[in-house]
Amino acid sequence: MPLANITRVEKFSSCHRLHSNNLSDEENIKIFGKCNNKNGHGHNYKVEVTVKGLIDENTGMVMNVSDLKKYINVAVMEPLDHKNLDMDVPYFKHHVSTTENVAIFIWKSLKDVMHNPNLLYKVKLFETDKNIVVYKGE
Ligand SMILES: Nc1nc2c(c(=O)[nH]1)N=C([C@H](O)[C@H](O)COP(=O)(O)OP(=O)(O)OP(=O)(O)O)CN2
Ligand SMILES: [Zn+2]
Repeated sequence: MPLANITRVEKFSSCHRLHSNNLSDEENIKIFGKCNNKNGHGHNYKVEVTVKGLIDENTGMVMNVSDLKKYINVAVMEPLDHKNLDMDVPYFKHHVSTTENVAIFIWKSLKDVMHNPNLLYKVKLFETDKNIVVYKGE
């Protein structure tokens, strides 16, 4: 049976502040600069979620896109859209809300909700048009 990838794209808006509790205020400002602004700033994120698997002979699908859409709604949109990442999402109480860590959060959340988590292949997260992170669970 042939293998194929399917990618579903969604967009969400969140605000955050890059700040590490493990660093002094001076170190935070030095490392994160304007992104350490104490009142935060916002992004219109775009996420591409890719699943990879065998095309089922009977359905012609790797995964029903309707199911993938539901997984992304639960794992990404509900926890992150129109949220303050640092204040509203418990994971970011202990992880700096960089694009790298947001991508890992999305990966873990999807793994938790998918019926066949082994199909998850790649999370590609655009913080801006210019700042892009790929996470594949490694
Ligand atoms: N490794 C990382 N570095 C930075 C991250 C990150 O998530 N991982 N994030 C930021 C900030 O969140 C910041 O908001 C990035 O915005 P900015 O630099 O303004 O974005 P652009 O590069 O798209 O805008 P320019 O105006 O072109 O600079 C910083 N670093
Ligand atoms: Zn930012």
